[in-house]
Amino acid sequence: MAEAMISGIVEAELIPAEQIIATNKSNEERLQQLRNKYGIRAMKREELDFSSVDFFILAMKPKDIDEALSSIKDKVTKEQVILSVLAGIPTSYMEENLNEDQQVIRVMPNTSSMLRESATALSPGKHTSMDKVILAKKLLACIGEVYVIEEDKMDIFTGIAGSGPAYFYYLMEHIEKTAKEAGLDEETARQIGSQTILGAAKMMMEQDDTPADLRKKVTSPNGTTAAGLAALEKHGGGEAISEAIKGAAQRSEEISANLNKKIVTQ
Ligand SMILES: NC(=O)C1=CN([C@@H]2O[C@H](COP(=O)(O)OP(=O)(O)OC[C@H]3O[C@@H](n4cnc5c(N)ncnc54)[C@H](O)[C@@H]3O)[C@@H](O)[C@H]2O)C=CC1
Ligand SMILES: O=C(O)[C@@H]1CCC=N1
Repeated sequence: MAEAMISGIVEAELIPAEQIIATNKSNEERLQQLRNKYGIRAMKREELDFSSVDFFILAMKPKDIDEALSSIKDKVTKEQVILSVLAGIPTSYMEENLNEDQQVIRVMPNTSSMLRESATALSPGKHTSMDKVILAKKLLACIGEVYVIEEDKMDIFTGIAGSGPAYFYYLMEHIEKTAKEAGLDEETARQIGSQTILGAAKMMMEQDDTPADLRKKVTSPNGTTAAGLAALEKHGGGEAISEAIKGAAQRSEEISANLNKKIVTQ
């Protein structure tokens, strides 16, 4: 996820690449790759001059949050902002485990950040100034659209947008499989499927019609779409989509609930 964000931020040219610094736990080879590919600076955590940083973006797995927070706690000041993209980690947890009054922002991007097409949510913590929220929003706008949401909506947002790209990739895998069975080659099927998804997404974004209106316009009485939709419904298509979103949102809630019990496993 961190690389997708780096890619989008560098591409946007809002800040010079050399002002972006990446660190990881110990993988020097990975840091070298990031340096070469994006022209950013990348260094071991021990080499980082904390005082030179305005925004820290935490992008480790949720299970590594405690170690990460304790390793930065005594090095960050109140003026600096800690952004976290970790699923299920509430701002209150970061505040409790950092210094009093620390400015924190919970963020949920998705991997389309790579192409500056993320749908990203942010929720500020209780000590975060409006100036910093505006700055964070500007930074995140480099990777796509940004939505400031109430933190209690972050789990459902994660279910829709953070995890969402995977549902479309899964859909595409099935489109390809079915097309292949009917004799189309995979590459052609991928292009046709992707263009169809892109066209439908643009219609929803650029037309005033609701998705239901748009669906009805495709569906001729007793035609092919009606047959396709009937099969989708018969096989639980609509319910499957709802359950996927709810499943991801519940997992996000579960990560939060397990934090205080210290049993985060992801
Ligand atoms: N993959 C995705 O589509 C999305 C992921 N996220 C969140 O992003 C986070 C990372 O996910 P991935 O990129 O998929 O995982 P990943 O395992 O590929 O990357 C995690 C990185 O964090 C590094 N790391 C661990 N502890 C560290 C520390 N204390 N200091 C510096 N670096 C440290 C690891 O070396 C590793 O490079 C997760 O918390 C996830 O919830 C959020 C939105 C979307
Ligand atoms: O699967 C995950 O937990 C992360 C968070 C959202 C997308 N990927």
